[in-house]
Amino acid sequence: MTAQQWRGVIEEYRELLDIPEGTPAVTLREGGTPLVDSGWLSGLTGANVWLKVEGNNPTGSFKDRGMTTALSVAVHEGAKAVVCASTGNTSASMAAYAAKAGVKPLVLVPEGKIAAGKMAQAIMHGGQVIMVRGNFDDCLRMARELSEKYPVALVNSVNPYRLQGQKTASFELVDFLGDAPDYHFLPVGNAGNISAYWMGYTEYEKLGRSTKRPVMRGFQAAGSAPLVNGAPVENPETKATAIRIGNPASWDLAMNAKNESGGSFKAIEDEDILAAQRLLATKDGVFVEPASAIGVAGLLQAVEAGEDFTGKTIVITVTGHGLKDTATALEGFGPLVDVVVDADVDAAAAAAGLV
Ligand SMILES: Cc1ncc(COP(=O)(O)O)c(C=O)c1O
Ligand SMILES: N[C@@H](CCOP(=O)(O)O)C(=O)O
Repeated sequence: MTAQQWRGVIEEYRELLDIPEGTPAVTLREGGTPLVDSGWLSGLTGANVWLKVEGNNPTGSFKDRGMTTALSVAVHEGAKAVVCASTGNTSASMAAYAAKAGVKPLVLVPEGKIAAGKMAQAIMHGGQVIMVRGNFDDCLRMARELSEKYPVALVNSVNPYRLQGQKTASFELVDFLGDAPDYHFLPVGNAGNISAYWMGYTEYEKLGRSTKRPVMRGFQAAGSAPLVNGAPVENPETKATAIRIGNPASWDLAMNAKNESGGSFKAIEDEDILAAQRLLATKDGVFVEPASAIGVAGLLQAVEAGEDFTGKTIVITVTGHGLKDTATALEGFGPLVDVVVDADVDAAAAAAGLV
């Protein structure tokens, strides 16, 4: 199938989506993202390890799957403006789909905590960006209240149509693999995505399109790990700004996914997240933003702890593109990207260690 033939998640899966009948799709042809085999992780674990590369979506993250459904329904129901709280990706996605639909995007973000690439996306797509002296959880509270008091539709993942779109990632990977994987590893922030995956797996199993559901393993940054701690975190901190969230909106749904699947939530230190980000980039050729590498860090941690995955199938969702946050990616490099030589081939060869 060529990219042109992929119609976006609404038209590809419409009969499986709980959205009002006949809703016209506001689409940028999201979804249909690659499942890339990871040779080194498969070698290391003895499992078949696949990366679901969600950075290949139109705005560079998985949010587009849910934004097509949320925006389509909002516009169908007459919305002229949409609002979200965001750590970056939701705002980038919402602004793009709002531009496509011709409605006004209003974005609330924690001041100084959004990666530059994501901010550029929101601004370029015409988003009205409001910086809040507070964290994501404060922004979400404000976005909820705005949508209650003013004529603006809330499109964070508390909007049920977001999860409808996002569950299609499960459908795609089961369609590709022929069955559900044994394990699914992914980052958890506001907890909509793990909830959506679980919904998708559950529905596909009921329809007889898979024989099982995976064990769901969710990962949070150590400084922002409410689901691991079992209590909200008042001042969440992490370099993985996408998941700098202290009080996930889909707490109960995510807990249910963990419990029903026999899964877990684990915390990962920032340095291990950033190390996994580099490994993905150098060994798989897949450049993801920091938060997106946490599932790989989680798998490495499990292997180190002696877990045996031999013969299993593991899917790791890598949620967003690395180009969104180049500043964090390059932080640790220093002089490596600083080699300057005269316009002389031998000088370049010497600098490259070829002689
Ligand atoms: C790149 C990235 N990965 C993971 C997540 C976590 O997803 P969720 O909020 O659905 O748990 C987010 C947003 O929170 C994100 O932007
Ligand atoms: N990481 C998210 C946080 C908001 O999540 P949502 O899925 O509830 O919109 C972001 O990119 O803003």
